[in-house]
Order: sequence, then structure tokens, then C-alpha cells
Amino acid sequence: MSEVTIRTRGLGKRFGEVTALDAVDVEARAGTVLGLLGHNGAGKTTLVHILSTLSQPSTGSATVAGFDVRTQGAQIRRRIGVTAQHTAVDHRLSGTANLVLVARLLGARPRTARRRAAQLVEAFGLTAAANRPAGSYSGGMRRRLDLAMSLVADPVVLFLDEPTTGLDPVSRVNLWETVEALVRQGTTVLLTTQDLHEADRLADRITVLSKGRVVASGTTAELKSQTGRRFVHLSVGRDRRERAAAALRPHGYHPTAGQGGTDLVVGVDASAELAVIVQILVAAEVPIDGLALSEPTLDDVYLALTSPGSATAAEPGSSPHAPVGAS
Ligand SMILES: Nc1ncnc2c1ncn2[C@@H]1O[C@H](COP(=O)(O)OP(=O)(O)OP(=O)(O)O)[C@@H](O)[C@H]1O
Repeated sequence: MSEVTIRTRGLGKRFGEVTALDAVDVEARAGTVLGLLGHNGAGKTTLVHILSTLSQPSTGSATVAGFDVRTQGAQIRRRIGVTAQHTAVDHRLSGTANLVLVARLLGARPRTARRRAAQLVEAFGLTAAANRPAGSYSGGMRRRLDLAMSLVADPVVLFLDEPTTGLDPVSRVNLWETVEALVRQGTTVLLTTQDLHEADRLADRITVLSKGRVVASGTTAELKSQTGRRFVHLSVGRDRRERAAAALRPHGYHPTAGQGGTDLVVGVDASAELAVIVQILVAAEVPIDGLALSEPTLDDVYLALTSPGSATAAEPGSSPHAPVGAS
């Protein structure tokens, strides 16, 4: 088992009356991506600020790369890279000059700084534009440069705050592949994102924050199974939809209208219920043209965990569908 690179225990942060973080425990192992999800104001930025030593916790403890955020900030700052939502790129300087500047600020000699800048320019596919002012770069190129700038010092831990916001689909995938390559080389990434597809793709483990507290933590598969709900998608023909819904209702199933080729969607707690639903419809003499079982998506999980009255939101995926035969 690889070592733990980020660890918090009972971490709390208060701003006057506001409790931004309350007894937060998170953990990320070396060479993995920890996805941090949560609504606006959930406490994500506060947590990243504490871990990157921009602010001190009110209670609890945290270590990054084995160093204590309260007492060993300088050691931590030497080992981390931060890519924030507002890029650190100086638009007047060229890509190369931005990278050289960062390297020089970190204490590298001019020659070493130029060498590191050249390596990163190449690694991030910016060679052709390296000597142009960064202000002339596309959004995707600027994001790549920003990421390259956070990697000048070869950080052990990388904090990525919504790294692909505003990027086109191809640039997003390119950036994801870059992050995946870094992680394969051993970098630990703390990824804050509102993009659940991004979290699903990149994160090994996910922590969901709500109102400063951890409401769920685990692999995406664990979180998906935690919501406990799967969906049976039935094709029975539009004219038989009513009859099928009426047959299912007395058994405690409340089908909703499907979309596309699906006529009905039924939430189930276990895959085995698929057989039960089929038996009910066969007994009611409703022919089934097609059926499929779908897993909850990370969006479903997130909504179930964070929406107000999340017990009712435990019917993930059903929200877009109108109830059938509300009698
Ligand atoms: N410097 C501060 N002074 C007072 N309150 C603050 C301060 N910083 C954060 N807060 C409060 O702490 C809570 C958590 O904020 P934080 O910025 O960490 O949330 P977030 O999850 O990053 O939100 P977003 O997704 O909108 O960026 C919010 O209620 C916020 O208003």
C-alpha cells in the first residue's frame, strides 16, 4: 500500500460565526487522485487553502507529504503545485518567459530555469507558441501553461481547482490525459471540480463535502452502490405503458415515464428485482419488448447526497421523468 500524502483529522475552520469546515477527515495516497465535490460554499476552497498553507486550521490536524500544515509550511510549499481557477499566467509574457519567471522565483539559476522551461514547453505541446505573448493563447493553451507553471518545481502534490472549466471537449480530454500521466509518475492530485464526469474519470477516491462536513467518501463504485438504487428501463410499447404501470404499483413499484425508446423506468434496490418486475409483467400479460438495468451515475449519487431532503432524492435518475398514471 502506498504512503498517505494528504491526511486531515478532525479538521475545522471557523470564520467568525461561520463554520466553513467541521471535523473533516480526508486521505489521499501517493500517486492517486482525490476528487473533492461539494456545492458552492461547501468548504472546498477553505480545505485547499489550509492544505496549501495559505490559511491555518482552527481545530484538528493535517499533513501534506508528511509535513504538518501548522508548523512545517515552508517544507510543504516546496513540494506542492497549485492551479487555481484564476490563472497565474502573465498575459504580457511569452509562455517560456512565464515558466522561466516561476523557476527563477523558486530560486533556480537562469540556465536551469531556461532548461526547465524548455522541457515543460515541449511536454505541454506549447513549442510552436512558446515565444508568443500568453495573452494570444487560446483558453486551452493558457490552462496548459498554467498547469505547466504549477509543475516547475516537480511537486509531490498538485492542487487542481476546476482545471477544465471553460475548455472545449478536446482540450478537456487533453488536460485529463496530462493529469493521468502525472499521476502515473507518482504525483498525488487533489482535484476540486463541479464536473462529475471529470471526477468519475480522474478520481480514485471521492470525498463529498456539504456545509463543511464530509457526507460521503469512497471510490466512485462505492459511492454509486451506497445510493442503493438502480433503474430498470422497460420497453413495453406506448399503448401498454399504463397497463404495465398499473400492474407494478400494487407491488410497491412506482414507475416513471422513460425517454427515447424506453417507456417506463422503475427504481430498484437490488439487481435481483429485475426478475421480480419481469414476473409481475408476465403475470399481467404485458409483453416486454426490451429491458435494461442501469447503474446510478455520479450525478445521481451527488444529488442524493447533497440535495435538501436527500432521503427523497434517493430515487436518482427519476427526476427527469414524469410519473405515469398518477391516479
Ligand atoms: N475569509 C472568509 N471570511 C468569512 N467567511 C468565509 C471566508 N472564506 C470562506 N468563508 C465561508 O466559508 C464557507 C465555505 O467557503 P468555501 O469558499 O470554502 O466554499 P467552496 O466549497 O469552495 O465554494 P465554491 O464552490 O463556491 O468555491 C462559506 O460559507 C464561505 O462564505
